[in-house]
Amino acid sequence: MDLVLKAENINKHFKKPVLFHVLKDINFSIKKGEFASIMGKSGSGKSTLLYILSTMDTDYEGKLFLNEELITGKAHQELSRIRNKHIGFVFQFHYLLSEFSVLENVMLPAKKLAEKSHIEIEHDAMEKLKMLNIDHLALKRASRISGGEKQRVAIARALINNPAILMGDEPTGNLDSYNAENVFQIFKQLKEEKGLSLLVVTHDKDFANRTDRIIQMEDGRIIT
Ligand SMILES: Nc1ncnc2c1ncn2[C@@H]1O[C@H](COP(=O)(O)OP(=O)(O)OP(=O)(O)O)[C@@H](O)[C@H]1O
Repeated sequence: MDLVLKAENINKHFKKPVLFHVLKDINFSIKKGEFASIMGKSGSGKSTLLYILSTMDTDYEGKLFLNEELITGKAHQELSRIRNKHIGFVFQFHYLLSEFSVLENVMLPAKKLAEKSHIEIEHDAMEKLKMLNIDHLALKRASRISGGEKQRVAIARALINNPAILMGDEPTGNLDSYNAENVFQIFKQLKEEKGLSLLVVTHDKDFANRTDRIIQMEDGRIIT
């Protein structure tokens, strides 16, 4: 079976202000080409889980596998490289560098990876912008484009290194319904046309109902 992501007995405790068992025996996996959403009440542990799955948080018990390789326990530098190469992440807020152009923003993660020449990276970035219908914005400053356009640039940036999985923490949370639908359609297209795996935390029922699977969280556990 082609598993892109697998979580095995993940537990997490916050130690302050008081000891708090925030994630309890989390077990699940995401297959290649699967588009899954995580839903649950505020405080149920969705973001905490996503930050562990995306390797940004390493303070947990249990095992995490990416492309069937054990990720847990890897050194910081290697983890950072694995994350940059294999995991794309889209946040509620776009976190673009406002003084940089759209094109430069999209190129940044590939420059950090340093596997390709400047020309190749520029070409790849233009391809991603074309795919998202925002290539005409390439030379604009990131601060001078609309909110919906910024989120599409953030998606292009998340895709620049051709990750195995794209994760999102409320990626449509800041958008109006038109732009939220646009982001959903982009995700669906990435799954259908590129076989990309997607895992998205969302409060939007309409969004979640149209994904392949809803992972429902309650009080730090997965209940479905
Ligand atoms: N750094 C921290 N220290 C202590 N407790 C924390 C910390 N971060 C989060 N929590 C607590 O852990 C629980 C889970 O938080 P988390 O942000 O994962 O929930 P969530 O389901 O994503 O909520 P929301 O939908 O509101 O974003 C909450 O009770 C929260 O208060």
